Amino acid sequence: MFTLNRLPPSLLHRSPKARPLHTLTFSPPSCIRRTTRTSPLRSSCSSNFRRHQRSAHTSSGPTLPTSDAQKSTIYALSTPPGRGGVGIIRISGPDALQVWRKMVKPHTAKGKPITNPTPWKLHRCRIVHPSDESNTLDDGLAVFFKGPKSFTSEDTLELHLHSGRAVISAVLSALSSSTTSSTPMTTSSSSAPPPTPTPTFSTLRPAAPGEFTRRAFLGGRLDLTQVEGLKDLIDAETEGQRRLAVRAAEGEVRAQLSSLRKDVVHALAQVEALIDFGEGEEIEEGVFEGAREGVEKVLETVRGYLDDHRRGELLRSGIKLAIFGPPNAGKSSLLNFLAQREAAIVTPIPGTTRDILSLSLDIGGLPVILSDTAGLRKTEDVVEKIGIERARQAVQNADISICVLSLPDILSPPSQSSTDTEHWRALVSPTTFFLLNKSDLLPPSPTSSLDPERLLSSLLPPSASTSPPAATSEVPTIPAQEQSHPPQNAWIASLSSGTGTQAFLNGFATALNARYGLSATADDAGRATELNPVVITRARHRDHLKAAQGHLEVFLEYGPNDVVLAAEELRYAARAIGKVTGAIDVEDILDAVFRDFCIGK
Ligand SMILES: Nc1nc2c(ncn2[C@@H]2O[C@H](COP(=O)(O)OP(=O)(O)OP(=O)(O)O)[C@@H](O)[C@H]2O)c(=O)[nH]1
Ligand SMILES: [Mg+2]
Repeated sequence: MFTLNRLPPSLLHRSPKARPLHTLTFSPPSCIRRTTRTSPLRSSCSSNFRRHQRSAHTSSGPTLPTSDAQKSTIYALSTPPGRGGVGIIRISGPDALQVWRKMVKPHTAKGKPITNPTPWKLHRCRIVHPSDESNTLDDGLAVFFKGPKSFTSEDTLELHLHSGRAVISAVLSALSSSTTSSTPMTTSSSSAPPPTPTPTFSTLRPAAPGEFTRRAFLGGRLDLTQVEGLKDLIDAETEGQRRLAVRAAEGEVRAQLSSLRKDVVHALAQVEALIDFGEGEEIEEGVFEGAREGVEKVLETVRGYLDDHRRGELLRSGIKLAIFGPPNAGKSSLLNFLAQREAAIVTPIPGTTRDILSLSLDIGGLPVILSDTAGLRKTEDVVEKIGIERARQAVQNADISICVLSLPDILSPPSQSSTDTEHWRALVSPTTFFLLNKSDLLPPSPTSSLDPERLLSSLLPPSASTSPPAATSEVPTIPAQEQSHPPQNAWIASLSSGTGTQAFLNGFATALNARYGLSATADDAGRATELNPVVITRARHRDHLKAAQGHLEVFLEYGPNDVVLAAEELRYAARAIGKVTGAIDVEDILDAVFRDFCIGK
């Protein structure tokens, strides 16, 4: 029988920082029937299994060691500096209560000092200097959060002050001066050395960026996905970003990944039981098959998360949208319309735009990085040639594009058309939308009789049809439930007169949300259904989940005779998923995660 000790050294290697996977939480598989008879040999072989059993009752979430930093008390201004109604200074750590006792005094002079504040209750108070109670620094509010029921899981004090530069600065200086010494300086004629001053708050120091949140993570209040969600929530500029961040901060991603990891660990327990006991005598048959089935389900879920059209990442970083088309069609006019200002130069001269002009916009609640490009045509002008090459690259690198065409040009016979179609046609992809512009230049017949899709089908090759895009690994596809009503992706409008522009804007925002948004859609019965849940919002999530996918796939290649190797793949898979949430020791990535936080958060 194999035991883990017989693994090849390469498979036994683990990062020295990684917590051994034996401490993973799992429920013993129900298929295992323990007998009362246990031979001495079995007893030694089953140590792995017993370790799992023990840890099932003790391990819950990250149990990282207490660092020196956690023994100190940190303070910082948690609101933006400058003039404002309220500024909040946060103090977290063992000295928080001491700070309260020294600096928070009842509002009235007659009021009794509150040595033991009622936790989680706002107290109206004077904020005084810790070494001179008569020196009132501000008149405000204070609240004491008793650990572990606080954000950081430590005793935390919040001082709600008037947010004026002088007030904030006075309170911060008072805290800072009390960390070194509160003993007034005296002159002494004796030769004896002066007594070493005792600081009022011995553990107090200014907080580093993101340190309050780091303590919340170390205290088990948040996992890494919630920490990242919190940061994204603070940074959110559009509705889509806010909704994505709230989900992560609330722990939705944590729950999804924890459940996934639990399933992997359950399968691992089954396989390890086989290593310890072997199928047949003490363990029911079909255990390995049971583990396989569990892993297949997990793998399907992981693939679903990975096949998300990069929605989460694009929502965070911005969807790259390139405007392209022939010269003089109205591309820069479209950029100005979307930006609602004269950002780009517009003239009747074909070839006005030479370089890429980019700006960030909120379209339908989604963050979009919009780029105007040079008109595509054959040219001998050196500068224009460079601009056209840049335009091509911008379109190819974009997540989505809008091709602007002049409607009168499309309708005129090829011999009279000023548009050279081959240049822009080469850049049309399944993620291209069309705006047929200058409808005001058509004779006064109802433009509603014109079908933009039909007009385009005569211009575009069949492979670049405007019907819903085919699935490819790179190009986002529209989920099946949306394909029952193909979204519109071509509109007729006049950017000069404004006719049709609102319909274009509404339709385009809807199409954009269908591809990248988090909005609920209705199924055939009219019930609200969510699109695939967005779990991945960062490259690091994708990397770890891809690694997990790889290990799960390798596991499925093994049979019941390779249980040791199979178990090792499951361990790696569980570790990879755990790295996303921080459920294992990931000290090396913590710095990267918390580095971008502001001080006071
Ligand atoms: N009649 C009419 N003219 C328009 C419309 N939209 C834009 N124009 C005009 O068309 C000309 C070209 O517009 P631009 O927005 O500069 O076109 P472009 O595609 O950026 O052109 P290049 O930068 O040269 O590639 C300008 O004179 C615009 O005022 C429209 O809907 N109707
Ligand atoms: Mg232009």
